[in-house]
Amino acid sequence: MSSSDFHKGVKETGRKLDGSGLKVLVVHTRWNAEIVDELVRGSLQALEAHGVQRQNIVVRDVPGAYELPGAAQRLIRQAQQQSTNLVSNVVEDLMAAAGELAGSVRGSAVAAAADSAADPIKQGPFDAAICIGVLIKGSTMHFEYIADAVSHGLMRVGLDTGVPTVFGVLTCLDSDQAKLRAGQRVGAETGHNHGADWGAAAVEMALLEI
Ligand SMILES: Nc1c(NC[C@H](O)[C@H](O)[C@H](O)CO)[nH]c(=O)[nH]c1=O
Ligand SMILES: CC(=O)[C@@H](O)COP(=O)(O)O
Repeated sequence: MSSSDFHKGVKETGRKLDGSGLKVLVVHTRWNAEIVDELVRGSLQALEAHGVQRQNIVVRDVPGAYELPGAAQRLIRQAQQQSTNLVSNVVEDLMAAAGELAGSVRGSAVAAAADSAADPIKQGPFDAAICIGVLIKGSTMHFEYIADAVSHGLMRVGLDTGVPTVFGVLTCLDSDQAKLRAGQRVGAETGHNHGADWGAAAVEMALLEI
């Protein structure tokens, strides 16, 4: 593989990816923030280029890559629980509204029930999550242990929650490798922002169906 090859993005799927109805979580680290922020920008641009509405993208930050799996699981579960609560609240509101309607009183209870049901995307569960960080090898084995734990941890989050969880963690031997993969220039070379691939992958996996 030539030195420029690995900077190319993922081949387009060819399928139309309409992300307009999706709710996406982006969790990123504050470690190596200069590079991570570029990766986040690339992911957000890709999500919006595939139709995801900005108000349906939730962005949270954590200290480092080791915190990504726990944070993603916690936030995904919170959204799932919030969604469950919303459904039960709407059912209760509709029952009350039906009662009021039966007493020939229209309006507030029905409208309130309709309103709370009309905003499911903001209240609903996440359709995909992107977890973004940059690990750069130091002089100890710390890098290897974190990289192994985070990659397995994020795989588990996706499988356990059923929410496609994109592995957006660069595991680099030096900062130049990370900068190139965040689309930055190093010397005469300009890299490819892998965040763009992660945003597209999140939409594709959220829409995957039989
Ligand atoms: N060295 C890097 C770290 N280390 C910090 C850990 O991720 C974690 O925050 C700490 O061990 C407390 O639990 N994190 C990165 O994201 N990138 C690094 O290069
Ligand atoms: C990925 C890391 O934790 C690493 O940057 C820490 O550096 P060191 O191994 O020199 O402590």
